[in-house]
Amino acid sequence: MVLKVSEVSGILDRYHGDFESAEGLLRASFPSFGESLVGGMTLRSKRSAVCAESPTSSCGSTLSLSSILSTSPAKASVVSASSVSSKPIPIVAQKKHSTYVEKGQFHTWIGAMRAQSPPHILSLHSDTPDAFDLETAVHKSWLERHPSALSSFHKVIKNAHKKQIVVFLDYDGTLSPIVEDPERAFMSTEMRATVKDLASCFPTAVISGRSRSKVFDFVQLTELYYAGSHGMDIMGPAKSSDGFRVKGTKSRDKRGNDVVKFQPASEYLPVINKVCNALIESTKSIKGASVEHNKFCVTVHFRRVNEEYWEVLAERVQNVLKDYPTLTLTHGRKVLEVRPCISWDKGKAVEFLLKSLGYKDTGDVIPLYIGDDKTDEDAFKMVNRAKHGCSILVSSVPKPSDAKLSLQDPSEVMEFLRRLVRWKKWGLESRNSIQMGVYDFK
Ligand SMILES: O=P(O)(O)OC[C@H]1O[C@H](O[C@H]2O[C@H](CO)[C@@H](O)[C@H](O)[C@H]2O)[C@H](O)[C@@H](O)[C@@H]1O
Repeated sequence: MVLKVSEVSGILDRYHGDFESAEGLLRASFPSFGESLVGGMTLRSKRSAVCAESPTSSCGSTLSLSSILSTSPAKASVVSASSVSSKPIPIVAQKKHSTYVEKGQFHTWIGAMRAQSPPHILSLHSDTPDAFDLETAVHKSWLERHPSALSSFHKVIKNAHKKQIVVFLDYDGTLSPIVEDPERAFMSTEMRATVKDLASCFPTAVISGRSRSKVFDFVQLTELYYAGSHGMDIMGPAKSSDGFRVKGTKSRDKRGNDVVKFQPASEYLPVINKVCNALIESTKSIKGASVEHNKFCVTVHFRRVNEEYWEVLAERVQNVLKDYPTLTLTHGRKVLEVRPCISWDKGKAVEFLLKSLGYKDTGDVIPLYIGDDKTDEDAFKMVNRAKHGCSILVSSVPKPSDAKLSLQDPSEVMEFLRRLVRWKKWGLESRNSIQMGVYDFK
Protein backbone atom coordinates (compact mmCIF):
# COMPACT_ATOMS: atom_id res chain seq x y z
CA MET A 1 0.00 0.00 0.00
CA VAL A 2 1.30 3.44 -0.86
CA LEU A 3 0.60 6.13 1.67
CA LYS A 4 0.49 9.72 0.54
CA VAL A 5 1.93 12.48 2.68
CA SER A 6 -1.56 13.89 3.16
CA GLU A 7 -2.70 10.55 4.56
CA VAL A 8 0.24 10.32 6.95
CA SER A 9 -0.43 13.90 7.92
CA GLY A 10 -4.02 12.89 8.74
CA ILE A 11 -2.76 10.16 11.03
CA LEU A 12 -0.36 12.58 12.69
CA ASP A 13 -3.31 14.88 13.29
CA ARG A 14 -5.16 12.12 15.02
CA TYR A 15 -2.12 11.56 17.18
CA HIS A 16 -1.89 15.25 17.99
CA GLY A 17 1.27 15.64 15.94
CA ASP A 18 2.92 12.90 17.91
CA PHE A 19 5.30 11.50 15.34
CA GLU A 20 6.48 8.57 17.36
CA SER A 21 3.02 7.19 18.05
CA ALA A 22 1.91 7.75 14.50
CA GLU A 23 5.04 6.22 13.09
CA GLY A 24 4.73 3.29 15.47
CA LEU A 25 1.15 2.79 14.42
CA LEU A 26 1.98 2.92 10.73
CA ARG A 27 4.96 0.64 11.14
CA ALA A 28 2.88 -1.72 13.27
CA SER A 29 0.22 -1.81 10.59
CA PHE A 30 2.31 -1.70 7.44
CA PRO A 31 5.73 -3.35 7.70
CA SER A 32 6.87 -1.52 4.60
CA PHE A 33 5.94 1.89 5.99
CA GLY A 34 8.80 4.21 5.19
CA GLU A 35 9.58 2.82 1.76
CA SER A 36 5.97 3.43 0.74
CA LEU A 37 5.95 7.07 1.75
CA VAL A 38 6.10 9.78 -0.82
CA GLY A 39 9.16 11.43 0.70
CA GLY A 40 11.05 14.66 0.45
CA MET A 41 8.41 16.91 1.97
CA THR A 42 8.07 18.39 5.39
CA LEU A 43 5.18 17.88 7.72
CA ARG A 44 4.14 20.43 10.24
CA SER A 45 2.80 18.89 13.40
CA LYS A 46 -0.47 19.85 14.97
CA ARG A 47 1.55 20.56 18.12
CA SER A 48 3.49 23.26 16.34
CA ALA A 49 0.25 24.69 14.95
CA VAL A 50 -1.17 24.86 18.45
CA CYS A 51 2.00 26.49 19.67
CA ALA A 52 1.86 29.12 16.97
CA GLU A 53 -1.37 30.30 18.58
CA SER A 54 0.31 30.35 21.95
CA PRO A 55 3.55 32.31 21.66
CA THR A 56 4.68 31.67 25.20
CA SER A 57 4.92 27.95 24.62
CA SER A 58 8.27 26.55 23.57
CA CYS A 59 7.02 23.34 22.04
CA GLY A 60 6.77 22.18 18.46
CA SER A 61 8.75 22.49 15.29
CA THR A 62 8.59 21.59 11.65
CA LEU A 63 10.08 18.17 11.06
CA SER A 64 11.22 16.49 7.89
CA LEU A 65 9.97 13.06 6.95
CA SER A 66 13.46 11.66 7.29
CA SER A 67 13.67 12.89 10.86
CA ILE A 68 10.28 11.37 11.60
CA LEU A 69 11.37 8.07 10.18
CA SER A 70 14.67 8.04 12.03
CA THR A 71 12.92 8.23 15.41
CA SER A 72 13.28 4.93 17.21
CA PRO A 73 10.54 4.02 19.70
CA ALA A 74 13.01 1.81 21.54
CA LYS A 75 15.13 4.84 22.39
CA ALA A 76 12.20 6.48 24.05
CA SER A 77 10.98 3.74 26.33
CA VAL A 78 13.44 4.06 29.20
CA VAL A 79 15.28 7.20 30.04
CA SER A 80 17.75 7.97 32.73
CA ALA A 81 17.04 10.48 35.41
CA SER A 82 20.50 11.85 35.87
CA SER A 83 24.12 11.86 34.84
CA VAL A 84 25.43 12.06 38.39
CA SER A 85 27.44 8.94 38.96
CA SER A 86 26.95 6.91 42.06
CA LYS A 87 27.52 3.35 43.10
CA PRO A 88 24.58 1.16 42.07
CA ILE A 89 22.97 -1.10 44.60
CA PRO A 90 24.25 -4.53 43.53
CA ILE A 91 21.22 -6.78 43.88
CA VAL A 92 20.25 -7.43 40.28
CA ALA A 93 22.40 -6.27 37.38
CA GLN A 94 22.02 -2.54 36.97
CA LYS A 95 20.52 -1.37 33.71
CA LYS A 96 22.69 0.79 31.51
CA HIS A 97 21.15 4.20 31.26
CA SER A 98 21.88 7.29 29.30
CA THR A 99 23.02 10.57 30.73
CA TYR A 100 20.93 13.62 31.50
CA VAL A 101 18.09 14.03 29.07
CA GLU A 102 17.52 17.20 27.10
CA LYS A 103 14.36 19.24 27.28
CA GLY A 104 13.20 17.78 23.98
CA GLN A 105 12.90 14.49 25.80
CA PHE A 106 9.67 15.72 27.40
CA HIS A 107 8.04 15.55 23.99
CA THR A 108 9.24 11.99 23.64
CA TRP A 109 7.79 11.01 27.01
CA ILE A 110 4.58 12.84 26.38
CA GLY A 111 4.31 11.38 22.89
CA ALA A 112 5.03 7.95 24.27
CA MET A 113 2.40 8.38 26.97
CA ARG A 114 -0.15 9.37 24.34
CA ALA A 115 0.86 6.33 22.34
CA GLN A 116 -0.07 4.17 25.32
CA SER A 117 -3.55 5.67 25.40
CA PRO A 118 -4.23 6.75 21.83
CA PRO A 119 -7.63 8.01 20.79
CA HIS A 120 -9.89 5.55 19.02
CA ILE A 121 -8.82 6.36 15.50
CA LEU A 122 -11.88 4.86 13.89
CA SER A 123 -14.15 7.20 15.78
CA LEU A 124 -12.17 10.38 15.18
CA HIS A 125 -11.68 12.49 12.12
CA SER A 126 -13.46 9.97 9.96
CA ASP A 127 -15.40 12.65 8.18
CA THR A 128 -13.83 12.08 4.78
CA PRO A 129 -14.01 8.81 2.86
CA ASP A 130 -10.21 8.85 2.43
CA ALA A 131 -9.56 9.14 6.14
CA PHE A 132 -12.09 6.43 6.89
CA ASP A 133 -10.59 4.09 4.29
CA LEU A 134 -7.10 4.58 5.62
CA GLU A 135 -8.13 4.10 9.23
CA THR A 136 -10.07 0.98 8.35
CA ALA A 137 -7.10 -0.33 6.37
CA VAL A 138 -4.69 0.44 9.21
CA HIS A 139 -6.89 -1.32 11.74
CA LYS A 140 -7.51 -4.29 9.47
CA SER A 141 -3.86 -4.69 8.69
CA TRP A 142 -2.97 -4.44 12.39
CA LEU A 143 -5.57 -7.10 13.23
CA GLU A 144 -4.06 -9.40 10.65
CA ARG A 145 -0.80 -9.12 12.53
CA HIS A 146 -2.41 -9.32 15.99
CA PRO A 147 -5.57 -11.40 15.46
CA SER A 148 -8.32 -11.51 18.04
CA ALA A 149 -7.60 -14.14 20.71
CA LEU A 150 -11.33 -14.94 20.65
CA SER A 151 -11.47 -15.80 16.97
CA SER A 152 -8.08 -17.55 17.27
CA PHE A 153 -9.07 -19.46 20.39
CA HIS A 154 -8.61 -22.82 18.68
CA LYS A 155 -4.98 -21.87 18.02
CA VAL A 156 -4.41 -20.98 21.67
CA ILE A 157 -5.57 -24.39 22.86
CA LYS A 158 -4.23 -26.38 19.90
CA ASN A 159 -1.00 -27.23 21.71
CA ALA A 160 -2.43 -27.36 25.21
CA HIS A 161 -3.18 -31.08 25.35
CA LYS A 162 -1.04 -32.70 28.08
CA LYS A 163 0.61 -29.38 28.75
CA GLN A 164 0.14 -27.00 31.61
CA ILE A 165 -1.28 -23.60 30.82
CA VAL A 166 -0.13 -20.97 33.32
CA VAL A 167 -2.01 -17.68 33.14
CA PHE A 168 -0.45 -14.29 33.86
CA LEU A 169 -2.70 -11.26 34.02
CA ASP A 170 -1.95 -7.59 34.21
CA TYR A 171 -4.43 -5.62 36.34
CA ASP A 172 -5.20 -2.08 35.15
CA GLY A 173 -6.69 -2.00 31.66
CA THR A 174 -6.83 -5.81 31.59
CA LEU A 175 -8.94 -6.96 34.53
CA SER A 176 -10.32 -3.50 35.28
CA PRO A 177 -11.22 -0.71 32.87
CA ILE A 178 -9.00 2.38 32.75
CA VAL A 179 -10.62 5.11 34.85
CA GLU A 180 -9.68 8.67 35.79
CA ASP A 181 -9.12 7.97 39.48
CA PRO A 182 -6.54 5.20 40.06
CA GLU A 183 -8.02 4.56 43.52
CA ARG A 184 -11.30 3.57 41.90
CA ALA A 185 -10.06 1.05 39.33
CA PHE A 186 -12.30 -1.72 40.60
CA MET A 187 -12.78 -5.00 38.81
CA SER A 188 -16.34 -6.18 38.33
CA THR A 189 -17.89 -8.95 40.40
CA GLU A 190 -18.25 -10.99 37.18
CA MET A 191 -14.57 -10.57 36.37
CA ARG A 192 -13.61 -11.61 39.91
CA ALA A 193 -15.78 -14.74 39.64
CA THR A 194 -14.25 -15.53 36.25
CA VAL A 195 -10.69 -15.17 37.55
CA LYS A 196 -11.58 -17.32 40.57
CA ASP A 197 -12.86 -20.03 38.22
CA LEU A 198 -9.78 -19.66 36.09
CA ALA A 199 -7.49 -20.16 39.10
CA SER A 200 -9.32 -23.40 39.89
CA CYS A 201 -8.28 -24.68 36.45
CA PHE A 202 -4.82 -23.19 35.89
CA PRO A 203 -2.08 -21.68 38.04
CA THR A 204 -2.85 -17.96 37.76
CA ALA A 205 -0.83 -14.89 38.69
CA VAL A 206 -1.48 -11.17 38.55
CA ILE A 207 1.53 -9.05 37.64
CA SER A 208 0.91 -5.37 38.20
CA GLY A 209 2.66 -2.03 38.39
CA ARG A 210 0.72 -1.41 41.59
CA SER A 211 2.06 -2.41 44.98
CA ARG A 212 1.36 -6.06 45.71
CA SER A 213 -0.90 -5.22 48.67
CA LYS A 214 -2.92 -2.73 46.64
CA VAL A 215 -3.49 -5.07 43.72
CA PHE A 216 -4.52 -7.78 46.19
CA ASP A 217 -7.03 -5.37 47.75
CA PHE A 218 -8.56 -4.87 44.31
CA VAL A 219 -8.58 -8.54 43.29
CA GLN A 220 -9.28 -10.13 46.70
CA LEU A 221 -8.60 -13.70 45.61
CA THR A 222 -6.29 -15.79 47.78
CA GLU A 223 -6.03 -18.52 45.16
CA LEU A 224 -3.80 -16.40 42.90
CA TYR A 225 -0.11 -15.50 42.98
CA TYR A 226 0.76 -11.82 42.97
CA ALA A 227 3.67 -9.78 41.72
CA GLY A 228 3.49 -6.06 42.46
CA SER A 229 5.71 -3.09 41.55
CA HIS A 230 6.11 -4.33 37.95
CA GLY A 231 7.36 -7.70 39.18
CA MET A 232 9.74 -6.35 41.84
CA ASP A 233 7.63 -7.77 44.67
CA ILE A 234 6.71 -11.40 44.07
CA MET A 235 4.87 -13.83 46.29
CA GLY A 236 4.86 -17.15 44.48
CA PRO A 237 4.53 -20.85 45.14
CA ALA A 238 7.60 -22.62 46.53
CA LYS A 239 7.47 -25.60 44.23
CA SER A 240 10.76 -25.33 42.38
CA SER A 241 12.54 -28.63 42.16
CA ASP A 242 16.21 -29.50 42.50
CA GLY A 243 18.48 -27.94 39.95
CA PHE A 244 16.60 -24.72 39.51
CA ARG A 245 15.72 -23.41 42.92
CA VAL A 246 14.52 -19.86 42.80
CA LYS A 247 15.98 -17.17 45.02
CA GLY A 248 13.84 -15.65 47.75
CA THR A 249 12.60 -16.23 51.24
CA LYS A 250 10.38 -19.20 51.94
CA SER A 251 7.47 -19.01 54.31
CA ARG A 252 3.87 -20.23 54.72
CA ASP A 253 0.87 -18.21 53.59
CA LYS A 254 -2.40 -17.87 55.54
CA ARG A 255 -3.74 -21.04 53.93
CA GLY A 256 -0.71 -23.04 55.04
CA ASN A 257 0.90 -23.25 51.57
CA ASP A 258 4.64 -22.94 51.10
CA VAL A 259 5.38 -19.66 49.39
CA VAL A 260 8.45 -17.81 48.30
CA LYS A 261 8.86 -14.05 48.49
CA PHE A 262 11.28 -12.32 46.15
CA GLN A 263 11.98 -8.59 46.22
CA PRO A 264 14.97 -7.84 44.00
CA ALA A 265 14.79 -4.12 44.75
CA SER A 266 14.33 -4.29 48.52
CA GLU A 267 17.39 -2.12 49.21
CA TYR A 268 15.79 0.69 47.25
CA LEU A 269 12.90 1.13 49.68
CA PRO A 270 14.40 4.15 51.51
CA VAL A 271 15.26 5.95 48.28
CA ILE A 272 11.82 5.19 46.83
CA ASN A 273 10.15 6.66 49.94
CA LYS A 274 12.32 9.74 49.62
CA VAL A 275 11.68 10.29 45.91
CA CYS A 276 7.96 9.77 46.45
CA ASN A 277 7.86 12.60 49.01
CA ALA A 278 9.94 14.83 46.73
CA LEU A 279 7.59 14.14 43.80
CA ILE A 280 4.50 14.88 45.90
CA GLU A 281 6.03 18.17 46.99
CA SER A 282 7.16 19.29 43.54
CA THR A 283 3.94 18.36 41.71
CA LYS A 284 1.35 19.45 44.29
CA SER A 285 0.70 22.80 42.61
CA ILE A 286 -0.24 21.18 39.28
CA LYS A 287 -3.98 20.67 39.16
CA GLY A 288 -4.95 17.04 38.68
CA ALA A 289 -1.46 15.61 39.14
CA SER A 290 -1.13 12.77 41.61
CA VAL A 291 1.65 10.56 42.86
CA GLU A 292 1.06 6.92 43.73
CA HIS A 293 3.47 5.01 45.97
CA ASN A 294 3.72 1.52 44.56
CA LYS A 295 6.26 0.26 47.11
CA PHE A 296 9.29 -0.35 44.84
CA CYS A 297 8.27 2.23 42.25
CA VAL A 298 6.33 5.47 42.13
CA THR A 299 3.75 6.49 39.56
CA VAL A 300 3.09 10.09 38.55
CA HIS A 301 -0.37 10.40 37.02
CA PHE A 302 -1.04 12.76 34.09
CA ARG A 303 -4.58 11.61 33.23
CA ARG A 304 -6.39 14.32 35.18
CA VAL A 305 -3.94 17.06 34.27
CA ASN A 306 -4.85 19.44 31.46
CA GLU A 307 -2.60 18.51 28.51
CA GLU A 308 -1.15 22.00 28.34
CA TYR A 309 0.55 21.31 31.70
CA TRP A 310 1.96 17.90 30.79
CA GLU A 311 5.29 19.34 29.79
CA VAL A 312 5.61 21.29 33.05
CA LEU A 313 4.75 18.17 35.00
CA ALA A 314 7.25 16.04 33.08
CA GLU A 315 9.90 18.69 33.65
CA ARG A 316 9.23 18.71 37.40
CA VAL A 317 9.51 14.93 37.52
CA GLN A 318 12.78 15.07 35.66
CA ASN A 319 14.14 17.78 37.94
CA VAL A 320 13.40 15.69 41.02
CA LEU A 321 15.02 12.67 39.42
CA LYS A 322 18.30 14.52 38.92
CA ASP A 323 19.05 13.93 42.59
CA TYR A 324 18.40 10.19 42.34
CA PRO A 325 20.96 8.57 40.06
CA THR A 326 19.99 5.01 41.02
CA LEU A 327 16.44 5.53 39.77
CA THR A 328 15.09 5.62 36.25
CA LEU A 329 11.92 6.64 34.43
CA THR A 330 9.56 4.63 32.26
CA HIS A 331 6.21 5.63 30.82
CA GLY A 332 2.83 3.98 30.65
CA ARG A 333 -0.77 4.97 30.00
CA LYS A 334 -0.72 8.65 30.94
CA VAL A 335 1.81 7.99 33.66
CA LEU A 336 5.53 8.40 34.24
CA GLU A 337 6.96 5.79 36.55
CA VAL A 338 10.05 6.08 38.70
CA ARG A 339 11.74 2.82 39.46
CA PRO A 340 15.08 1.37 40.55
CA CYS A 341 17.66 1.17 37.83
CA ILE A 342 17.87 -2.62 37.92
CA SER A 343 17.54 -5.23 35.25
CA TRP A 344 14.19 -6.61 36.37
CA ASP A 345 10.81 -6.37 34.69
CA LYS A 346 7.50 -8.15 34.21
CA GLY A 347 9.17 -10.63 31.83
CA LYS A 348 11.66 -11.65 34.51
CA ALA A 349 8.79 -11.96 36.99
CA VAL A 350 7.00 -14.37 34.63
CA GLU A 351 10.19 -16.41 34.36
CA PHE A 352 10.58 -16.42 38.15
CA LEU A 353 6.99 -17.53 38.73
CA LEU A 354 7.23 -20.32 36.17
CA LYS A 355 10.28 -21.64 37.99
CA SER A 356 8.73 -21.24 41.40
CA LEU A 357 5.78 -23.27 40.10
CA GLY A 358 8.21 -26.03 39.22
CA TYR A 359 8.34 -25.60 35.43
CA LYS A 360 11.81 -25.94 34.10
CA ASP A 361 11.25 -26.96 30.54
CA THR A 362 9.35 -24.40 28.51
CA GLY A 363 8.09 -27.22 26.27
CA ASP A 364 5.91 -28.62 29.11
CA VAL A 365 4.19 -25.42 29.88
CA ILE A 366 2.18 -22.84 27.99
CA PRO A 367 2.66 -19.43 29.56
CA LEU A 368 -0.20 -17.16 28.60
CA TYR A 369 0.16 -13.45 29.32
CA ILE A 370 -2.52 -10.80 28.90
CA GLY A 371 -1.70 -7.11 29.34
CA ASP A 372 -2.37 -3.67 27.92
CA ASP A 373 0.57 -1.45 28.74
CA LYS A 374 4.14 -0.69 27.75
CA THR A 375 5.60 -2.61 30.71
CA ASP A 376 3.71 -5.73 29.58
CA GLU A 377 5.84 -5.82 26.44
CA ASP A 378 8.72 -7.36 28.44
CA ALA A 379 6.40 -10.16 29.46
CA PHE A 380 5.15 -10.62 25.88
CA LYS A 381 8.72 -11.04 24.70
CA MET A 382 9.38 -13.56 27.44
CA VAL A 383 6.34 -15.75 26.71
CA ASN A 384 7.03 -15.51 22.98
CA ARG A 385 10.34 -17.27 23.65
CA ALA A 386 8.48 -20.29 25.08
CA LYS A 387 7.64 -22.88 22.45
CA HIS A 388 3.88 -22.50 22.77
CA GLY A 389 3.76 -19.23 24.69
CA CYS A 390 0.76 -17.00 24.10
CA SER A 391 0.96 -13.21 24.33
CA ILE A 392 -2.20 -11.11 24.17
CA LEU A 393 -2.39 -7.32 24.02
CA VAL A 394 -5.54 -5.62 25.28
CA SER A 395 -6.19 -2.68 23.00
CA SER A 396 -9.08 -1.37 20.97
CA VAL A 397 -6.74 0.61 18.73
CA PRO A 398 -3.72 -0.41 16.69
CA LYS A 399 -0.46 0.12 18.54
CA PRO A 400 3.03 -1.31 18.23
CA SER A 401 3.34 -4.50 20.27
CA ASP A 402 5.21 -7.78 20.45
CA ALA A 403 1.99 -9.54 21.44
CA LYS A 404 0.86 -12.16 18.96
CA LEU A 405 -2.86 -11.82 19.62
CA SER A 406 -5.20 -9.08 20.80
CA LEU A 407 -8.38 -8.47 22.75
CA GLN A 408 -10.24 -5.20 22.64
CA ASP A 409 -11.01 -4.50 26.29
CA PRO A 410 -11.54 -6.10 29.72
CA SER A 411 -14.95 -7.46 28.68
CA GLU A 412 -13.27 -9.43 25.88
CA VAL A 413 -10.61 -10.54 28.37
CA MET A 414 -13.40 -11.91 30.56
CA GLU A 415 -14.97 -13.73 27.62
CA PHE A 416 -11.60 -15.22 26.68
CA LEU A 417 -10.92 -16.39 30.26
CA ARG A 418 -14.40 -17.94 30.44
CA ARG A 419 -13.71 -19.89 27.27
CA LEU A 420 -10.48 -21.18 28.76
CA VAL A 421 -12.36 -22.36 31.83
CA ARG A 422 -15.05 -24.02 29.74
CA TRP A 423 -12.45 -25.72 27.60
CA LYS A 424 -10.61 -27.05 30.65
CA LYS A 425 -13.76 -28.23 32.41
CA TRP A 426 -15.20 -30.05 29.44
CA GLY A 427 -12.93 -33.05 29.13
CA LEU A 428 -11.01 -34.42 26.25
CA GLU A 429 -13.90 -35.37 23.99
CA SER A 430 -15.22 -31.87 23.78
CA ARG A 431 -11.69 -30.53 23.48
CA ASN A 432 -11.14 -32.69 20.43
CA SER A 433 -14.32 -31.37 18.86
CA ILE A 434 -13.19 -27.85 19.56
CA GLN A 435 -9.81 -28.46 18.02
CA MET A 436 -11.45 -29.88 14.94
CA GLY A 437 -13.59 -26.76 14.77
CA VAL A 438 -16.79 -28.79 15.28
CA TYR A 439 -17.92 -26.82 18.29
CA ASP A 440 -18.66 -23.17 18.16
CA PHE A 441 -17.94 -21.55 21.53
CA LYS A 442 -20.53 -18.90 21.06
O1 LIG B 1 0.63 -3.07 35.47
P1 LIG B 1 -0.73 -2.54 35.70
O2 LIG B 1 -1.55 -3.35 36.64
O3 LIG B 1 -1.46 -2.26 34.42
O4 LIG B 1 -0.49 -1.12 36.41
C1 LIG B 1 0.04 -0.04 35.66
C2 LIG B 1 -0.41 1.25 36.28
O5 LIG B 1 -1.83 1.14 36.37
C3 LIG B 1 -2.53 2.17 37.06
O6 LIG B 1 -2.59 3.29 36.20
C4 LIG B 1 -3.39 3.08 35.05
O7 LIG B 1 -4.75 2.84 35.45
C5 LIG B 1 -5.38 3.94 36.16
C6 LIG B 1 -6.76 3.49 36.59
O8 LIG B 1 -7.50 3.03 35.52
C7 LIG B 1 -5.41 5.17 35.23
O9 LIG B 1 -6.00 6.27 35.90
C8 LIG B 1 -3.97 5.51 34.79
O10 LIG B 1 -3.98 6.58 33.88
C9 LIG B 1 -3.33 4.29 34.13
O11 LIG B 1 -1.97 4.52 33.79
C10 LIG B 1 -1.92 2.47 38.39
O12 LIG B 1 -2.58 3.58 38.97
C11 LIG B 1 -0.43 2.68 38.31
O13 LIG B 1 0.12 2.84 39.60
C12 LIG B 1 0.17 1.43 37.67
O14 LIG B 1 1.56 1.56 37.59
